[in-house]
Amino acid sequence: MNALEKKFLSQIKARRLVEQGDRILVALSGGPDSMAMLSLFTALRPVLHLQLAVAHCNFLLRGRESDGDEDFVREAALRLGMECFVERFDTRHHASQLKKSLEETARILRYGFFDKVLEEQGFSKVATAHHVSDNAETILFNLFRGASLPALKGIRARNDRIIRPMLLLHKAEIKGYLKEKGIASRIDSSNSSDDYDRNFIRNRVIPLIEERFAHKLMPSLQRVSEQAGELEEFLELYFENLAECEPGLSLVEGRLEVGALRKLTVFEQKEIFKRALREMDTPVDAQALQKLVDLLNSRPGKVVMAGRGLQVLWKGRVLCFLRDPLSSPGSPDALER
Ligand SMILES: Nc1ncnc2c1ncn2[C@@H]1O[C@H](COP(=O)(O)OP(=O)(O)OP(=O)(O)O)[C@@H](O)[C@H]1O
Repeated sequence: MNALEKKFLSQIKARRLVEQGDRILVALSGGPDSMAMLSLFTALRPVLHLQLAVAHCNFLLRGRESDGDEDFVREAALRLGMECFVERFDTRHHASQLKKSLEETARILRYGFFDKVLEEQGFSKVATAHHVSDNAETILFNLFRGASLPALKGIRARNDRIIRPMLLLHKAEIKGYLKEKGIASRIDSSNSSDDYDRNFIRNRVIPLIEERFAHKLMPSLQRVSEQAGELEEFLELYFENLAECEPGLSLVEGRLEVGALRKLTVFEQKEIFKRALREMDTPVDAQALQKLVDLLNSRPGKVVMAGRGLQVLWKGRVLCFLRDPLSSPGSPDALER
């Protein structure tokens, strides 16, 4: 094994992302990062007794280039003797049905496809090749679109059956590895266009910040990301315990107890409200949370609107969360890639 393969192995072990004998689906776009990941996993295959296969989505968005990517991925899998699962999507059609951007639609289709292959083919995990810069982009993207603290954790190394084993690797290391191994990859021409917000952040914003604050941005965002992740873990545990000690703080039949809420700090009240809004399939935003905190300082009989037709009424000793029957709840946008 070469230096990067050893580093990859030790990071996987430290984060317990892969176990001996795992059946892993490698999400392969054909781009440099996922081609490097395919090679890294192949090097680990005998050490960890892994079974590997490849999954590729053809989003049919770039004409011949998309078909070229598909052929390239199929050949790469064939060369390594791996099974290759491919699906083609009419992404534009799905985007207009979902009323989402092409980028967001592709993301939804991609993870849906991975789930299907995992389920049908009995794989234990799917690995994507997100690395340090992808995480930095995601954190900045979330920040610019008005996310709150937890979204600053960026991309998680593990989310159920999705693993991101390259999350601590830098682009320069990946490039060096590809060169050393003579691994070819495809260039996605849409990555250089600044039409997509993410590309704009990658191609314009990050280089500008790095020009001024050399080598400061990535480590800082990495630290923020880790701290936000740790804070979230701590808060989950804290609020689980709090709800066990004080049942009035869990939303039961759409109700929370005013007396229990009023004993808490504003921070705690907002965290309880966030959980209640999520249970009611209502997007959490700072304005709605402030309205609910203000409601606690008003009087019984008062009502506030908490978004997407959700009314919250102070009735006697409880706050009642009531969905307006004419409005439909929506799923909040995912903040992770
Ligand atoms: N069309 C696809 N089919 C399968 N997996 C994909 C596809 N597009 C992206 N992925 C997975 O998601 C990861 C992140 O996606 P992103 O769009 O940032 O990558 P990319 O720029 O297309 O290519 P790469 O990361 O391979 O250099 C990829 O590294 C890959 O593991």
